[in-house]
Amino acid sequence: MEELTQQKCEVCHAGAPKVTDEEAANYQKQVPGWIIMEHDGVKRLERVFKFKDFISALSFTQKVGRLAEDEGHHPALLTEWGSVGVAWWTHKIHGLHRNDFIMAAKTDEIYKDFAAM
Ligand SMILES: C[C@H](O)[C@H](O)[C@H]1CNC2=NC(N)=NC(=O)C2=N1
Repeated sequence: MEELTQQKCEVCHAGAPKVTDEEAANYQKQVPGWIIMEHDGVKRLERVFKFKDFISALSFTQKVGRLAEDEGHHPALLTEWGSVGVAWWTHKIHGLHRNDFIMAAKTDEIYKDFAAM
């Protein structure tokens, strides 16, 4: 399977297919730090990233926000002192699309610059 970090999000439309359980399990091998949670029947990829302070958390938030704008695919973000909660799902299909796994993998890439801090 191609590396998720090397892929670009496709423009999502209402009829786009959700990932199957098998596809999700396969993609999750590339983003092991993420869990699939269901909220009001909508599956989401979620992960909490830890930071040494608020400024670092804010900087990470900005970078993820820029990524989202570049890809046209946006997360839910909860920025707090020392942590940022990130959730990816595709609003248009009320569930998980390959785009969400691509974005989770690219979010992990951004975190690599902070994890060493
Ligand atoms: C018009 C705009 O591109 C669309 O509404 C995009 C924006 N960002 C998005 N982000 C996410 N996570 N899901 C979407 O369905 C979505 N749609």
